[in-house]
This record gives sequence, structure tokens and C-alpha cells, in this order.
Amino acid sequence: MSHLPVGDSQVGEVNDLATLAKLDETILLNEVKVRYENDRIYTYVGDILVSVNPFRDLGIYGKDYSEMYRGVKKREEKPPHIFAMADRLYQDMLGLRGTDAKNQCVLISGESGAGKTECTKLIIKQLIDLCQGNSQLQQQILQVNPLLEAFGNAQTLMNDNSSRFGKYIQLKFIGGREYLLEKSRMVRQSEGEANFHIFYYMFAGLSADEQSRYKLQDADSYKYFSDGASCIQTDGKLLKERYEELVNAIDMVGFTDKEQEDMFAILAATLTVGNIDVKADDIGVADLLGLDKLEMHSCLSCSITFTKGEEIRRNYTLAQSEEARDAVAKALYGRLFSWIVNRVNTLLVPRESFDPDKVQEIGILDIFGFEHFELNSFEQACINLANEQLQFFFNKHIFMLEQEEYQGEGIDWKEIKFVDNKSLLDLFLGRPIGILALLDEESFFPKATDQTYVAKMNQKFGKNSNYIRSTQGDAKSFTIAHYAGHVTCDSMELCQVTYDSTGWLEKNRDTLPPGKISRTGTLALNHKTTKKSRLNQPRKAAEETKQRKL
Ligand SMILES: Nc1ncnc2c1ncn2[C@@H]1O[C@H](COP(=O)(O)OP(=O)(O)OP(=O)(O)O)[C@@H](O)[C@H]1O
Repeated sequence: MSHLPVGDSQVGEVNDLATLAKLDETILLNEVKVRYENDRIYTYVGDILVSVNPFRDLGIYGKDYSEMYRGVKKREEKPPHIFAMADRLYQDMLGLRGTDAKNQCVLISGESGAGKTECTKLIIKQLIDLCQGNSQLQQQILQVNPLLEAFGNAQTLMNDNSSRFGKYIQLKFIGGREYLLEKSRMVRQSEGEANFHIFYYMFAGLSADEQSRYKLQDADSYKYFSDGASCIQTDGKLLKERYEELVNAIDMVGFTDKEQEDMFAILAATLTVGNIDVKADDIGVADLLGLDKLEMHSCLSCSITFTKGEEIRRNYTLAQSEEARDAVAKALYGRLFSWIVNRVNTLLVPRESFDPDKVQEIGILDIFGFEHFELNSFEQACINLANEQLQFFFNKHIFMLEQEEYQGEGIDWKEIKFVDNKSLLDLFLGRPIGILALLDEESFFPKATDQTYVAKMNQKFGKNSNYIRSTQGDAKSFTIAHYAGHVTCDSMELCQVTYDSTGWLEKNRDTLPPGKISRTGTLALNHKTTKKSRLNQPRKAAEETKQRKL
């Protein structure tokens, strides 16, 4: 069916759109739409599998389907399916289709709520079924998702279970890496959005005794629930079930009881950090963190630098103290999350000895999708830039390399036109002058503000076709014409996202009051610092920004 020329086939009947005699954006969208209306959510376009989120159970992921897509010899024999993708990855990794055994990689891309994480889970599920390996290990791997989702996902306006971190999962040589956890969510959430799921599960699931052991107060009293915590009452039953699934997952993956207790103690303390009254002397949460109260208070109220052996103490303004407090909470949560990911990797390393050079792997990259809200901040800019980079990679891989190959082989080929987003990447990543380089530069100047940052951008990028300066005389916002995400907008023009620069400098600095968190659960604050080390902080921020550029 998939090889019918376009003239003989009905719209929606072709499984692989790359086989159509003519394919443009309108035809592609129409084909996918008609297939979707007939519950065919998957469509091939050459090597790519297009998936449309049905938002309902179509009954297509059970054992029967898993069996149907096992060891498929010819892809055309079966309708497109995510399990077919998994089967092909598996066969190619092992060299079962007549080619050399090779490591494989899947890149899953789409806007927020498109179904990327579900696709990731389905691929892992099918790969595990195909391996038929150690059943305890299989179960452990399957439990990693609910665990990471509890700590790394949250309700947003686009998706009730939105991933707020990117992940790259490596199967076989088991391991995972996290990218860019949205730590700012720990301390502030927009209207209609929520903190990370784990906090709500914790209140719904912990017994009264446990809550008192962790010194938890009434959920409504915590300032880090910006939009309230009423869901703990209204959705209590469901949240309790989720808590039980999570505790089961924690056990299955292999965390000890002590580690589990430590996790909840740190979560409770992190939440409590938000209620510190920086103007008052009493910092009760220091006890929860095992810290000296005076030391912690001092750390949140002033900076101390040493110049030529002389101590210079500068009191923070109220806003600076609050920033320092929130930075502690973000660092605690961020490090707890990293610790969990690292611990999962350690716990799931196969026990049998293996030669890393020979181990084949399948990598699955699932990052957050393009975001375009009413209010877009630094997090949206980072997420959208990551999506632009993926799109660039995709364009390069699919169009440019393919065309180069045709040219190299002297094949008569009419050049395909595609939208190249390189100019946008240059706008963001250019050095020495790009949006992020300027942000690093401004983060370095003590007197810089979010407004001076935007003013500099207006001056530097005023003539860039992807940069639109605000016409409102509003010095705090700017607009970017994005390539990624444009199908989510009304027209097929570039998607214009207006970013509000409030807090960008601070978020980019991501300054923790000088000191260190030595290990999860122990925050060793030491607010004495030297002039040199303070000056190094923007550089550290710049290094982290570099890491964010996936
Ligand atoms: N194949 C599917 N069948 C049925 N429902 C689905 C499917 N894929 C996704 N969904 C539904 O859509 C919701 C959103 O999907 P998912 O969380 O995978 O989106 P996402 O692209 O990862 O979003 P984000 O970028 O915000 O993390 C899921 O919670 C699920 O209810």
C-alpha cells in the first residue's frame, strides 16, 4: 500500500509519505490529518516516524501489538508504529538486517504535550520486551520513569505532566544524563502551573507521623507553592496512588530505606527554605539541613570579601537576601535531582562484566518541546534554543547531507528548498556578540539590569531579521522570530515569541551564596569569600550557559 503513486491512492492511505510522487507541506499535513481522523496516528516520511498525540487510549500498545512488531523483515508489511521503530533500532544495533551491527540513536522532537515522553517510554518498553533479558533488570528500568517523572516533571499550561528537564537515555550500556533541569520552578511557578510533582505526592502520601518527622507544616503555608496547594485536597486520592507508585519505583530501582528517608528530608527542608523570613534572625530550617543557624543567617544577609587581608562585609538588600535564599533552594533541589540520576545509573549498571568498546547501545533523546506562553522567560528561551538546535541538526542531516551526497554522485537533482535556521542560532550563540554572550557580559557588571541588557540587545540586533525590538517603549521585552515551533502558531510564518527579560541576569548568574553543598543533605555554607572568587562567578555562569547549549 505504501508504494502506490499519489494518483492511485486515497488520501490517508499511504503509510510512507516519502513514496508520494509529490510531497509538500500542505499535502503532508492533509495526509497526516486524514490518517489521524481514522485513528492512524503514525505515518512514515522516509526514516522519520510522524506521531500525532491522540490523547486517548487507542488500545495499540498491548502484548498483541508488541508481538506483531517483533523481528519484522520488511517495514512495509505492517502499518507504521512506534514499536516498528523500536524493532528496527534493535535489529540494526545487532546487525540483524544484513548491515553491520551499529550503535543507534533516536531523536524525539515536538512541541510541549506532543507525546515525546510517551514515545520514549513506549520505545523503552518494546526494546525491553525484545531483549527478553534479566527480568529484574527489566522491571527496574521500567520503574526509572515514574521516579524521574516525580522529581523532574510538573503541571504546566500545555501539559499536566510536562518534562522540565531533558534526558538522554542509553540502553544496553545502561545510563542516563539529564540536561537543564528547570530549577527556577522550585521557587516560582506561573499562574495555573505547579511545582514538581514530588512535592504534592509527598503531602498526599506521607503519614501524619512521617510528616511530623520531616517537620512538614500545612501545605498551604509554603510559599514555594506559588499557585497554592489546593490540589492536594481535591486530587488527594490520585496523588496518594502516585506516591505509592513512586515509593514502589524507588524500592524496585534499589534505593535503600535510608536514602529514601534522606530524599524526603531534603525535599521537606528545601520547601521550608522558601518560608525563611530573611529579615528575622530565626532560621529554623538550618536545623533541618544540619547547619549552624547563625552561619546560615549571616550567609543570607551579607557577603564578606577579603581584600589585602581586610574583611569587607556588605549587607544584602532585602531583594538580594531573598535571591540568596531562593538560590539555596534551587541548588538543593538541583543537586538532589542529579544525585538521583547518578544513583540510578550506578544501581542499574549490569552486574556481568562487559567490555565498553564492544557494548552496543541505543540512545534516546527526549527533551522538552518548544514553548510559547503568554509570558515567556529565560527558561522558554533556553528550551526554544535547544529545539532550534535540534531542528538545525535535523535539517543538516536530512536535507543538506542528502543533497551533498546526490551532488557528489552526480545525480541529476533539483535542489530542495528548506528553511535554514542557522541565522537564528548565530543570533543566540554568536561570539563575541550573540544573545547569550551579551547576557554573560551583562551578568558580569554589578550595575547592569535586565533593562540595560535589553537596551544593549536592541542596539546590537536592531537590524537582525530574527530580532524584533519592542514597539511599546517597553524596555523589558523583545521578540524573536523562531523557526522551530512555527506550526503551533496561526500562520505558517515564523513563530514570534516575545520574551520578558525580568530576572534573566540573576537566572543566568545562578549565584549560590558562597559555600558549598558537600553532599545531598549536607549544606556546608561558608559565606566568606575572596574578591577573586566572586569575580569568577559570572565566568561560572558562562560555563554553565555553554553546557546548556546542548
Ligand atoms: N500515544 C499516545 N496515546 C495516548 N495518549 C498519549 C500518547 N502520547 C501522549 N499521550 C497523552 O498526552 C500527554 C502528553 O504527552 P507527553 O507528556 O509525552 O508530551 P511531551 O511531548 O513529552 O511534553 P513536554 O515537552 O511538555 O514534556 C500524556 O500525558 C498522555 O496523556
